[in-house]
Amino acid sequence: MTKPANPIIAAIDTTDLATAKQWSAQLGDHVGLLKLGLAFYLAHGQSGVRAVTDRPVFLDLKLHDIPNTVAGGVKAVLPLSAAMLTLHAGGGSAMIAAARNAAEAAGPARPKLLAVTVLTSLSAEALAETGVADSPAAQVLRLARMALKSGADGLVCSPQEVAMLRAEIGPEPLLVVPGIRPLGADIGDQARTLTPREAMSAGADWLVIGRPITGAADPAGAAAAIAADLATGGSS
Ligand SMILES: O=C(O)c1cc(=O)[nH]c(=O)n1[C@@H]1O[C@H](COP(=O)(O)O)[C@@H](O)[C@H]1O
Repeated sequence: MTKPANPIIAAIDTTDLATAKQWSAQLGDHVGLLKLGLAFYLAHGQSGVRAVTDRPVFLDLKLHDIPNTVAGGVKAVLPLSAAMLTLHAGGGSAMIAAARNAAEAAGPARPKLLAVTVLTSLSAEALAETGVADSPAAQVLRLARMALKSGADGLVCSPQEVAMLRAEIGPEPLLVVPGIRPLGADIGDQARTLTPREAMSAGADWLVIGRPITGAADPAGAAAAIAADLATGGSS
């Protein structure tokens, strides 16, 4: 896949429809894609997505259930013609294969299926609490290989695993990367972070950025500054 001209995905994390519409209008020209996530979707559903933008969105629902249920979920959102749709790699190979099979019904314009590996909010210690004693990087690689073999088009991982993944899985699979923090930005609930430039240099295709943009006094200015920095090879 060719690299996007603007690799920033703005995470529209709000349940307020007016705020989502406002961010969409402000950010549309400064980012490559808008992401609508679980909170917004639970509050406003498909009509809400359509009200926010008429462009294809990244629908971040992180589906995770038995294969039949996930396939039903994928089918249910196909009318939105989303560009990307997430599901948890931890749901296993049969679940991912069922999702891919369901998505195929939309033809070549189907949403790209992105398998979320290890959430960027999990530290090594938090991952160990879930019963995984391996490092986040080892677990990300294990899930990545399984997900790609099962029909995922790409992966969601932290910026700290991007270089390792690129070396292991090659240039083709999409790497969509949250946990992005410009220098000096609040880390918040994220655990495995890097700067926009570090993530792109490591081999990310897309950067998912929420609060550093939407929490800024001037969201459009914040997005434009990150995009300009990436385009000119700055240091943040
Ligand atoms: O699938 C995602 O987009 C995702 C996966 C992950 O491991 N970590 C993660 O933060 N995200 C999403 O990326 C966005 C990050 O937002 P900020 O932390 O505000 O930049 C949120 O919408 C999260 O739901």
